[in-house]
Amino acid sequence: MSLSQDILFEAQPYLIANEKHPFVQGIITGKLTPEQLSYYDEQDIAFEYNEVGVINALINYSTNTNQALLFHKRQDLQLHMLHDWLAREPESMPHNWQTLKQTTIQPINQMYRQHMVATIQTHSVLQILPSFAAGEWMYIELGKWMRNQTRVQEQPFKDFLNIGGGDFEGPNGYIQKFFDIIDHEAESATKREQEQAKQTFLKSCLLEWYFWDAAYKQITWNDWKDIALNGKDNAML
Ligand SMILES: Cc1ncc(C[n+]2csc(CCO)c2C)c(N)n1
Repeated sequence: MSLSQDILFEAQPYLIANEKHPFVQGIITGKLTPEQLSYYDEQDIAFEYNEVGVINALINYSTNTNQALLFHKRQDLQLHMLHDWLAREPESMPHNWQTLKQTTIQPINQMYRQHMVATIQTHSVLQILPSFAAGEWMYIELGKWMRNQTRVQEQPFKDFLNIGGGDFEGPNGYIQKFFDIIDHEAESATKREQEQAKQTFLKSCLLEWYFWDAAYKQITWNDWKDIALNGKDNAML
């Protein structure tokens, strides 16, 4: 079994847990509040900016030119997606490059971002790529699953997680290419390095669930502070 097959086998329960999360269910039923949606929007765009740094590292530590070109192409797509995203819904949510840089990164987002950037110091594509590829894989799989669900046809729910196809899915999509790279790099890695790469992928899958959860509950540092300093009920965390 290749490392990517092993990883995907172990990632299945995480996929199912993500499918079951009330935020993901809320996308299907259209039952998310504007506050839950805008928390997600703001935190996620900041999350994707963090990915720009991770993709830069992948370009930097590529082990051959084809890898570097692939990651470079992915980076181009990332920056164009972010550009389009910033241009969307400017009245309801005034976000631009500047306000985005000042956005407070809330607890789970911070944990997930740091989990990803912490891999950069390994200087190893095998360690960095799974941290990033997991989120993309999760969204693509959720998108595929969504296509079999009877879902609300109103915006913004209609197009939420409606990613699939295009550049990401299928034998020539980014996800497959990322798994091919992971398997290629695994060939010259030790068992321990392979295990580390797998655990990094699974940790990202787990943090995907917590990212939905944080948006569903709109968890902020203020909630953390209230609980620690004012003894508020911590059941919500
Ligand atoms: C929590 C969270 N995890 C992963 C991604 C990354 N992501 C998922 S799908 C996709 C490409 C198509 O939009 C990207 C970059 C995200 N945005 N938010």
